[in-house]
Amino acid sequence: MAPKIFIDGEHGTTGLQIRTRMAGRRDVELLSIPEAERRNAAMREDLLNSADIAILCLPDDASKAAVQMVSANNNVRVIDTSTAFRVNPGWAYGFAEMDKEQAEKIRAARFVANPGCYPTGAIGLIRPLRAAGILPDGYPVTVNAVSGYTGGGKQMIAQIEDQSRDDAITAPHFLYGLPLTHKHVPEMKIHGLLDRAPIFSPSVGKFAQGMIVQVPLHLDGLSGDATLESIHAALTAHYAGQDIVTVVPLETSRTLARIDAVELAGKDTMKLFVFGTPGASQVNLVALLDNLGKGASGAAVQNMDLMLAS
Ligand SMILES: NC(=O)C1=CN([C@@H]2O[C@H](COP(=O)(O)OP(=O)(O)OC[C@H]3O[C@@H](n4cnc5c(N)ncnc54)[C@H](OP(=O)(O)O)[C@@H]3O)[C@@H](O)[C@H]2O)C=CC1
Ligand SMILES: CC(=O)N[C@@H](CCC(=O)OP(=O)(O)O)C(=O)O
Repeated sequence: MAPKIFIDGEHGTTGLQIRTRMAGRRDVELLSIPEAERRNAAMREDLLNSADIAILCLPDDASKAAVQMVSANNNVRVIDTSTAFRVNPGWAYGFAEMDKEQAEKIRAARFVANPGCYPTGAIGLIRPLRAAGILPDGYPVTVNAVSGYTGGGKQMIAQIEDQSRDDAITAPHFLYGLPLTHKHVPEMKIHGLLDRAPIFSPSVGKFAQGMIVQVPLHLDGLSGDATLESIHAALTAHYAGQDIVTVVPLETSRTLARIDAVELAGKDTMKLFVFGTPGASQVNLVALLDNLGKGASGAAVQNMDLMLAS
């Protein structure tokens, strides 16, 4: 019998994209709730408890309530796409490429926390350098990023796409998270293996899907005699053997005049770059992804497939 999957929040931005990715799959049975009943708690509880894997695409509080609904039912495994459980040690962090053992941890887990979109880029760049001893304790890491506006869910999509609304957003590109307390900071710190919280400055551009995450570094603040080439080599070695997270060769990055935030829109992969001038004292690490691809829905389907392989 095909495993049953229920996407709680299937009519929202992340849920819809998971559903699209699952369309046509015969190896799973999709349980579905009518859109008009999406907030019907009794119906959701019933569907959640009928699933082999429940994928939660809900706000944090609703995710926590959904997990309560299945907590006594060991037959149900959960992938949560919200921020609610990402730094909870009882949950496997759903970034399969971040360590060699992580895919196996996800495969065996009952509870998997899907990473945040910005943290996927930031952790993807930072963690290998911490693991290799290149980024020392105390280094003041900064993370600057731009996301497509679908990252703000149905609410922000409406504010940008319907300019007749009273609360329409007219800016073509805006900074937010100005108090520097964005909800993704703890996740970046813990899974980035950092001892000091990064300064995180997110922004949104007037494009639907896509994301650039930048981590600029001063080489004289790194351990040993780190160079642009040695940082690139460490990232390349870390991501060898799979094709979801790739490190762009230095010869290729050198030929690029600009990075397009929407280049990977619609794709579930992530590209990492190391920019700078050989022999100079600074580098800029860049991650390119789709906020709804490897940053959310694509990663959720990848995690589901790992869990189904157990
Ligand atoms: N968008 C993105 O790029 C990313 C999103 N995420 C995370 O995914 C989760 C979903 O976000 P997103 O899809 O963007 O949000 P949306 O607002 O687009 O969708 C959320 C869905 O959940 C429903 N919902 C809200 N509250 C409840 C409730 N109490 N019970 C049942 N259903 C409810 C909403 O219904 P209604 O229409 O009635 O409000 C809506 O259908 C969030 O936790 C978000 O942080 C993670 C990474 C990236
Ligand atoms: C553009 C935008 O608003 N992005 C969201 C992050 C995307 C999201 O909601 O995902 P997480 O579950 O990973 O938090 C934000 O900054 O809150």
